[in-house]
Amino acid sequence: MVLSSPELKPSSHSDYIVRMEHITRRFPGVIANDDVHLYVKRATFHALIGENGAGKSTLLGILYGRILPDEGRIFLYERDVTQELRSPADAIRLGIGLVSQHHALIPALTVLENILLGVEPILAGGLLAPSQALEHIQELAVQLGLSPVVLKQRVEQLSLATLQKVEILKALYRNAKILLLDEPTATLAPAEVEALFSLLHRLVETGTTVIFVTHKLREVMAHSEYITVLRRGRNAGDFQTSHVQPEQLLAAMLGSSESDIQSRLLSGATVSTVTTPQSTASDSALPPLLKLEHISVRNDHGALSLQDISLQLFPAEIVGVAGVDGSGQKELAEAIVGLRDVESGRIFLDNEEITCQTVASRRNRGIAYIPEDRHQEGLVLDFSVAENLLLGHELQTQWGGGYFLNYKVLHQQATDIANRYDVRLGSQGVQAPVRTLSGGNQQKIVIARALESRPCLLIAYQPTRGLDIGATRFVHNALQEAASKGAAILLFSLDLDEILLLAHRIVVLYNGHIAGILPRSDASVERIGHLMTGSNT
Ligand SMILES: Nc1ncnc2c1ncn2[C@@H]1O[C@H](COP(=O)(O)OP(=O)(O)OP(=O)(O)O)[C@@H](O)[C@H]1O
Repeated sequence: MVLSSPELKPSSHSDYIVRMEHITRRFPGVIANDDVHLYVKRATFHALIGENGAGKSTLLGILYGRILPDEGRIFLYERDVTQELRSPADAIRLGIGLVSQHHALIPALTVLENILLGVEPILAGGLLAPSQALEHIQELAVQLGLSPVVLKQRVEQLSLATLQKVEILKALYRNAKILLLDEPTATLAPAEVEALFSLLHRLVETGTTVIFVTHKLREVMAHSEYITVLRRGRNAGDFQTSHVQPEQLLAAMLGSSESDIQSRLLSGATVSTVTTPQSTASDSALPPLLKLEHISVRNDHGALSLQDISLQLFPAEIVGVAGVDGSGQKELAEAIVGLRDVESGRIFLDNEEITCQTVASRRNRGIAYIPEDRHQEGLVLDFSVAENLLLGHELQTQWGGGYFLNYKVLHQQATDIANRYDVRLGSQGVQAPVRTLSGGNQQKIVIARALESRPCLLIAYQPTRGLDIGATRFVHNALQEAASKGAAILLFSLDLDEILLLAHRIVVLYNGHIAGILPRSDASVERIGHLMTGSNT
């Protein structure tokens, strides 16, 4: 059921804990939110969905006081708080907590220190007196399924799944009654996703209101009660989940007619147009492109987190790497691209040893990298879109080469690439700083740069994280096309469906070891799942 205009207008405002009305927010050349509304009922699970760049993060940012609206009013519990909500500190005071995609915890501090940061209880003598606070935090930790031991650990030692819980704990400790989550499951493995949702459901049962942004319709259908769809900065529908079909949501998000979407769904196109991978060069007599011989790698804390890995990758082959987050995936990817030294073992590319080569020389030999953290490793946020597309490839002759860049050619080519990858740009075009792009569009820049360098070997770390359905399909096709032209691809993903869709072979990591290598024909979610958890059946 679409709660279209008449029904949407609440008969009694008291139904709604959050009421955002006529919200408009402009950025140079873009209207991120154009006369948008958001109505959220108390103690419900509310999904906010839409394509990359639709305006979701902006709307959450406004509700969290991080972004000020140009126009519009915000009501919490029927009270107009528009003038009070001018910063995240105001939002916290008003009972709103945010769990963002890029967690905002300080790595070198313990979990407890992070939670108390800014709200430290002070003793008369000026000393911190966390004992009472500690009791309360411990209680919350237990409710969230966090071991009390975690409180004393440093944030940098924790997995992303645990960090999510810590962020939630931090918000609850600050008395958040309205919890905003921006793509909370993007970095979680399937079992962790289920655990997070059952935790959120428990919170909703006890009166917390959850508003979450996601690109995964399956999650929306399984967990939300209400859905607001944005499309290109405007409202595109409000739905009650029990009365809507995924096809209707897709139609609202993409703006196509429902029948068109239906037929695309039926033809399987919305999942992906790629065909199930079967045999590859690994079955033939071709020499391997990448050869890892008994490599062991240390993690950031000096522990051996990857041990004795031997693996071959053949041209035109996509090999998926599955594993619970933190099983050694990051170390493996970084060792191959040269960002991390190997402790022992050797790496060969095309029969030449590259174990000690620099990142740049490996890149020049045709290794491209789509890193996990696009903010830290993938982009220079204050550089323009065009400059970011060029990063690492400054010497390519079509852009002038050498010391002097031909900006006219660069901008032309960057515009062409941005169009092909459907990067949504504002009026500044490719000269806009990358910082001003939506998260999904930033990710498209990282992918475009890697694929446009025509690599012989692509290390793709969660390449579709944060991408909408259309962009995900596009990237899947692009990876398959690159492989069909001869590139070898090592695809790290927490999404087993994605791995099963694309990979010819699947390597499962468990605790820094290879727990198994399965040809696609022998692989299933269950088999991979068993290997991921160390049960070798
Ligand atoms: N600080 C900014 N400066 C300029 N433009 C911005 C800024 N923040 C967002 N925008 C623009 O506003 C639009 C909406 O962006 P927003 O991040 O809200 O989208 P989104 O729906 O969250 O997308 P995604 O799913 O990719 O994260 C985009 O066109 C984006 O480029």
